[in-house]
Amino acid sequence: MPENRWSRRCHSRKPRAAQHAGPGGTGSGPRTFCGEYLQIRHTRGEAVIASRDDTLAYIEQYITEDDTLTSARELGHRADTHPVSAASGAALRFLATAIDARAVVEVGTGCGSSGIWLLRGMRVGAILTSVDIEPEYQEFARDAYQQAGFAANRARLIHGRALEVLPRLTDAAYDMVFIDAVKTEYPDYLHESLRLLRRGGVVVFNNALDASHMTDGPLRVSDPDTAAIREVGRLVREDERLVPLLLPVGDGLLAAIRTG
Ligand SMILES: C[S@@+](CC[C@H](N)C(=O)[O-])C[C@H]1O[C@@H](n2cnc3c(N)ncnc32)[C@H](O)[C@@H]1O
Repeated sequence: MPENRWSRRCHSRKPRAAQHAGPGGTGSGPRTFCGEYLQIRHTRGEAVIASRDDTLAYIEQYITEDDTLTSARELGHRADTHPVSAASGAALRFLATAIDARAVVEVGTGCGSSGIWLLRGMRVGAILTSVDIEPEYQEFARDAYQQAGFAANRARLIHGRALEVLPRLTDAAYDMVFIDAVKTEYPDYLHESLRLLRRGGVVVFNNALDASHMTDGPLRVSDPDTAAIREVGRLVREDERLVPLLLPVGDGLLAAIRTG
């Protein structure tokens, strides 16, 4: 590939639904994720997507949500529960699949988006234990899991405050813990997660790069959510039992494998 050659691929900051034919979608000809073309620069044989925003937009649209997930997302938006993004969901599904998860704890059920992604990655018959303080959201989530084809016994929905529920769950009995609830409690959730996870298990925090919390630099560090998110980032990075990874999907996923 010649150096600095530019080719034209699909690109638009304003995706046009009618023209959408993403890599996970249908359509003939070259795979595109929107109606226009994206400049891709070829440098020493590598294709480099021109802008960071375009890259992130491409990642979010690389795997598309089906009707069930779209419905759960719409419900979540109406209830203001901030469902996980498609790319974050795909990452959760990927991780659950990679570790062949049999038992997963979720903190923050919402209206079921993240739960569906997790269940789709978990082994057949595996159980999702999901905690939320709002029983109404959990009823929506229960319906969403059913619509996604999961038997009722695949999800154990526990109503309550996470920091009261988590201590009641069994030590080292879980393959994965997904955290998506109160930001100021993130460091406490980490503490509980390390107790709940088996060796080789994975903890994942949502909103690890939440722009509203991270982009203003030290000026905003007095914000309690920002401070807690940064604190959990530090704790995860410095804990010798953990192998950390920060993923720029959605509002950011901070993942770590428990090795000891
Ligand atoms: C960001 S939403 C979760 C979204 C969900 N993971 C999804 O993808 O659809 C956060 C959830 O945490 C719940 N929540 C808030 N405080 C909580 C607490 N102390 N314990 C447990 N859940 C809590 C809220 O009711 C809300 O449903």
